[in-house]
Order: sequence, then structure tokens, then C-alpha cells
Amino acid sequence: METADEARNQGSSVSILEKNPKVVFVLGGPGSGKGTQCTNIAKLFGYTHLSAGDLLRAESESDSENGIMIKNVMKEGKIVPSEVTVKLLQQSMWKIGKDKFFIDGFPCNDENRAAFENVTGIEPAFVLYFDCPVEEMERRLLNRNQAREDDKIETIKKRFKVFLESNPPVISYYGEKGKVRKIDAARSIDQVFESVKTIFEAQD
Ligand SMILES: Nc1ncnc2c1ncn2[C@@H]1O[C@H](COP(=O)(O)OP(=O)(O)O)[C@@H](O)[C@H]1O
Ligand SMILES: Nc1ccn([C@@H]2O[C@H](COP(=O)(O)OP(=O)(O)O)[C@@H](O)[C@H]2O)c(=O)n1
Repeated sequence: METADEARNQGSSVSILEKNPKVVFVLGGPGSGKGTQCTNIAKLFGYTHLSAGDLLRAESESDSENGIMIKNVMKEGKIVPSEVTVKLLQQSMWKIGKDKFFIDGFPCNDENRAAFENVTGIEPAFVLYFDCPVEEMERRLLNRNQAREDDKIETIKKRFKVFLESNPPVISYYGEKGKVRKIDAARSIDQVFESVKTIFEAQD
């Protein structure tokens, strides 16, 4: 995987460093409401919403060499190798060419985080963290109704385990830099939206 500097030196189409976009990471457990809030907030504040999970699902349906591997990893609720996810994010950002992005569901472990920063040279402006009890997230996922293969109870349990192990190091890392904005995501969609809006109004 090429670093941002290598990509730039080679005139590569995946270099996005020149634009130096503003990036906000949106983290939280499966079902905490990241996607729901990102859609609304992106419209309001002129961000482009990228979901790591959606990019991986699209790639898994394609004929790419990684398709079957991604599908199997996701079915097990595990984390896809960082180089695959970072490349998809980097390519999307370059293709879209905008200057403000929400990246939802990423970085989901410390390896994701380090790979993104190393490859793109981008540090997030801040990190929104949707804090929600596992019981509430489970209820929401079982009602999500999007025919997602990983929204079955066996895979949901595996995803929670992976999340509870992998997320704390990422939150600690950005917490030490004063970049984490934690939100009580167990409230109604409107209440959570108001909190998110207040954070963005203070930042923008
Ligand atoms: N605050 C909320 N209260 C109740 N249900 C919610 C809330 N936020 C999202 N949902 C619902 O919960 C499910 C999971 O939300 P989603 O945004 O897909 O979560 P994530 O992207 O974090 O996995 C969806 O069916 C969504 O409509
Ligand atoms: N950074 C990421 C994000 C998602 N994923 C995979 O994609 C799956 C679904 O992620 P998602 O963000 O769409 O869904 P939720 O867990 O938020 O419901 C995860 O369970 C992982 O298998 C990943 O490997 N790496």
C-alpha cells in the first residue's frame, strides 16, 4: 500500500493529500445510530458521508479479488484488513473530491487508525463517539430490517465482542489528544441529533 507521499510523487490517482480534507470520524457500537445521524448532519453541515461498512459491502458484491474474503470476514463479524478498507476510503475521497467528510464506522481498531493516518497523512478534526448500552444496540439491530446478513443474533454477538475489544484503544488515543466528543446515543433520534448539532455548531 502506498503512502500519501509516494502516491503524490508518482502522480497516483489515489493521492488526496493536496486537498487536505477535513475529516470527522464517527464511532460507536453496531446499532448505536451512526448511520442515522450522519445522514442528517451531513446535509445540514455540508459534509460528505462515507460509511466504511457500506464501502466494504459494495466491494464484497463486486468481482474484485477481495470480494469473497470481505464477505467471509463480515459474516464472522470480524474486522477486514486495514489496507483494504483504507484503500477504499482513500479512493472514494479522491473520486468525490470534496473537502469535508464524515467517516462512519472507522477506525474500528488501532490498526485501522494507524493505517489511515500513515497512508493519507490525515488526522481527524475530531471524533464523535456514540455511547450506547449493548442491550439497546441489540434491540435496534434486531429491528433494523435491512436484510443484512450480519444482523442475525449470532453475528450480532460476535460484532459486540469485537467492538468491546477494539474500540477502547481508539477512543483512548484520540481522548488523549482532546479530540473525542462523546454523545449519549441511548436517547431518541431527535435528542441525539440536537446534541450532535450542538457539537458541530461549536466546531464549524
Ligand atoms: N436514537 C435512536 N433510537 C431508536 N432507534 C434508533 C436510534 N438511532 C437509530 N435507530 C435505529 O436503529 C437501527 C440502527 O441504526 P443505524 O443508524 O443503522 O446504526 P449504526 O450505523 O450505528 O449501525 C436503525 O434501524 C435505526 O433506524
Ligand atoms: N472499519 C471497518 C468497518 C466495518 N467493518 C466490517 O463491516 C461490518 C459492518 O460494519 P458497519 O459499520 O456497516 O455496521 P455497524 O457495525 O455499525 O452496524 C463490521 O462488522 C466489520 O465486519 C470492518 O471490517 N472495518
